Amino acid sequence: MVFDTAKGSFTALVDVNLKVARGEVISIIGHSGCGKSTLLNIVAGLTRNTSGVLLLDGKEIDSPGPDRAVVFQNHSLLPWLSVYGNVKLAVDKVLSARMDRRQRHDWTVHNLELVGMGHALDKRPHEISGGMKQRVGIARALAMEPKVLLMDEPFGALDALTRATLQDTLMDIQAKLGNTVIIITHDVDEAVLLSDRIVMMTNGPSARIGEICEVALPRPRRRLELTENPEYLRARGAVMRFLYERQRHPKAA
Ligand SMILES: Nc1ncnc2c1ncn2[C@@H]1O[C@H](COP(=O)(O)OP(=O)(O)OP(=O)(O)O)[C@@H](O)[C@H]1O
Repeated sequence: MVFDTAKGSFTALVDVNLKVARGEVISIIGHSGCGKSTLLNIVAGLTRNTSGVLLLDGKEIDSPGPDRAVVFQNHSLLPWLSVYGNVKLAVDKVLSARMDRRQRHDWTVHNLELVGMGHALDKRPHEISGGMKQRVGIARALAMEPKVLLMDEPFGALDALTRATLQDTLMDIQAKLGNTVIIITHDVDEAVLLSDRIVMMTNGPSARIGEICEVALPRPRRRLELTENPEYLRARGAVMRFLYERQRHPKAA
């Protein structure tokens, strides 16, 4: 991925080669500015890659589509619509051909219940907490039945306790639905807890995939049981060493 900038061309990513299996949870971790969001935006079709190719189920993807839903760090809910309205809008847009009005209503409510927001259907975004807004964003993404759920630091703006609850919600939903998830995070524990594999990016410019760490922990994963689990500690140590030894922050280096 090369960007044209006022100061000339800027190579953000090189040689990114990654296969994600259906139902796999992948996290992407790396220091600030290494190109995580750029990579996710390319997969989402929001940024057009300057070379290389992306395949989803064997078909090339080069523009946004309902097969890839994105959850951003700062919720992107429409403030004038209710919780219900925000999800319904997406459901109407994507599923009208397949579902009648009643089914779309039921599907909207179902997805909000799935994330624990069934009690707040009529609330507006300003009336609910940050964690609740992220829940609605996740419901909206899930309701579109994407092949891949793309999450750009979805819990980054939340306090630690709310973040933990939402991580658990995501794991429960993923266990139920088998979603394929690509999640960007800065949080090593979050990466180990959630992922089947952790993709570690080298520092930019010209960032690439430095290492990939497999997390061989059985599911369901319970955070309290993991704190002294040898595999948890191994994976955590591997990511920490990558980030703070081999890829020290550019400023520190
Ligand atoms: N549209 C653009 N034009 C020029 N350069 C860009 C553009 N978008 C991103 N970049 C550059 O590409 C690099 C990667 O940016 P990106 O936002 O993907 O990093 P990141 O790893 O997601 O960072 P953070 O963790 O801080 O969110 C940065 O140096 C950034 O300045």
